[in-house]
This record gives sequence, C-alpha cells and structure tokens, in this order.
Amino acid sequence: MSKLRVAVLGAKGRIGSEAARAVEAADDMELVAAVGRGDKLEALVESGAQVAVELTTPASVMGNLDFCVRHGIHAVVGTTGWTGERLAELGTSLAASPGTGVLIAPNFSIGAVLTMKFSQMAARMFESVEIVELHHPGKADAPSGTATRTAQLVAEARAAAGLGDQPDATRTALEGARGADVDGVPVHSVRLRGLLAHQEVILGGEGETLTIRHDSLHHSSFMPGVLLGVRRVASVPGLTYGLEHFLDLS
Ligand SMILES: NC(=O)C1=CN([C@@H]2O[C@H](COP(=O)(O)OP(=O)(O)OC[C@H]3O[C@@H](n4cnc5c(N)ncnc54)[C@H](OP(=O)(O)O)[C@@H]3O)[C@@H](O)[C@H]2O)C=CC1
Ligand SMILES: O=C(O)C1=N[C@H](C(=O)O)C[C@H](O)C1
Repeated sequence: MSKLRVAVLGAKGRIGSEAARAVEAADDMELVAAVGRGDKLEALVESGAQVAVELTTPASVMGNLDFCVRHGIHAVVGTTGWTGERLAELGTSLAASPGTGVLIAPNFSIGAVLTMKFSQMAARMFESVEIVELHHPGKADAPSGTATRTAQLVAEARAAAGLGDQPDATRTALEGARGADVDGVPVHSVRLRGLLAHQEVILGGEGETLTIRHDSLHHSSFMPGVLLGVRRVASVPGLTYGLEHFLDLS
C-alpha cells in the first residue's frame, strides 16, 4: 500500500517539530516536506504532498490554507485564531475546490476533546460556568483556541436549555478582573513558566461545583489526533470543525 504523502507547515515550531517526527514515525505516512517561515509553499506541490499539517501562527494560517485549497491539498489545522469571518472565508475557498477536505482542530488531544464534550453536556444543568486556561508563556494568543471553542459550545448548550445570563453582582472591578467574555462565559488566561496546556471548566449550582480539568503535559499528547486527522481528512471533503467529528464519542 502506498504511503500518505504529508507536509508539515511550521515544522520548526514547538508542535510542528513534534508533528514532523510523528509523521516520520508512522508506518503509513511519508514526510515529503517540512516547511518553515520563509520557505516556498511550492515545495508542497513539487513534493506531491496529499495532506498538509498546518501548525504555524494565526497571521500565517489563512494564506497557507488558501494555497493548499487552491492546489487540492487536504489540510489538518491546529493553528488558532479562528473567527466567524475566517471560517466563512475558508468556506468560500473550499466551495471552489469541492473535493478538498480541511479539518480545523482547536485541540488534538483526546482529553481536551472530551473536556469540551463533557462541558457541553454539563452546561445546561448548572447556573454558572467559568473557564480557566493555563499555558506556557511562549503562547501567541489569549484566550486559547480550546477555551474559546469550549465557551462557544457551553454558551450554545445554555441557550438551547433556555438558560439566561449568569448571575454576577460585581459592581466595580479593575478592568480584566472578571476575564474575557466569550459568548457570556468568562474565560481567564494564565501564562506561566513550567506549564504546557491546561484547562479547567468550573460549573456551579446550588451548594455544589463541578470542575472538569484537562492537562497536556507534553506535545506528544496532540499526536494521535494529528495522525487521525491526516488519515481521515481526504475522505471528508469540505470543512470539519473539531476533531470530535472524526471520533466515535457515542
Ligand atoms: N490544536 C492543537 O491541539 C494545538 C494547537 N497549537 C497551536 O499551533 C500554533 C503553533 O504553536 P507553537 O508550535 O507553540 O508555536 P511556535 O511559535 O513554536 O511555532 C510556529 C512555527 O511556525 C513558523 N511559521 C510562522 N509562519 C510560517 C509560515 N508562513 N510558514 C511556515 N512556518 C511558519 C514559525 O516560525 P518563526 O519562529 O520564524 O516565526 C514557528 O517555527 C499556535 O496557534 C498554537 O496555539 C499548539 C499546540 C496544540
Ligand atoms: O499554543 C498552545 O500551546 C496550544 N494551543 C491550542 C489552543 O490555543 O487551544 C491547543 C492547546 O491548548 C495548546
């Protein structure tokens, strides 16, 4: 059986270098291009890459994906910075290349995917919910893509259950003290040496709290999800948002 021809974009970065090693170690894949900043994207075409793993920066990801989609190269994307406008723009590119698949995974680790799922399940049963995400100080953005997506899913679940705004009697506060408001869910971002990627979703109701916590302790935690995405993305044309769509969570 021929091996899947895979390129990694951002191959010198923290997660990109781990992904390049994981692809090289996979029996059914061949790393045909390892692209860093300043390298030409034409290397993807010249190397015959079938799937690109995009792990660069929010500033680079849209241009890289535009190139991939125009050339019919499927993409597995971990890079953050996704807004409604960006998703719509990508949807327009994909409409012009209907056979191409793009997976955007806010988080590739199974534990983080489950954290999102469990938080979504619990959201309708608790009056209050807040998210604390904790990352290494080299992280480019805040809040994290995972926390943003978790907050969106939680907010959707609350709205579907008919829950209104959360109770909060705060009258005065230093700006930022209550975190960022993501669809009505407060998100607090910690950046600290020694950490990698962690998240707590704290739900509160009458006389009780529930804390759902996930810790990525090494970048290897993201690799099974990256490889799953690479294996599946070509068979799912169009945009898939979230690794959960490639997993059986029933
Ligand atoms: N979905 C998930 O599970 C995960 C997602 N991430 C996300 O992945 C992204 C990268 O994170 P991380 O590895 O920590 O960041 P790094 O800064 O360590 O790596 C990013 C790399 O991409 C390079 N780069 C920038 N622009 C381009 C370009 N146009 N073409 C090729 N390479 C480019 C950078 O080069 P230079 O250093 O020269 O700028 C750098 O080497 C972030 O958005 C992060 O949030 C991270 C971990 C897990
Ligand atoms: O930059 C990181 O490190 C991570 N980024 C992603 C995010 O923003 O959610 C995924 C994970 O948290 C690690």
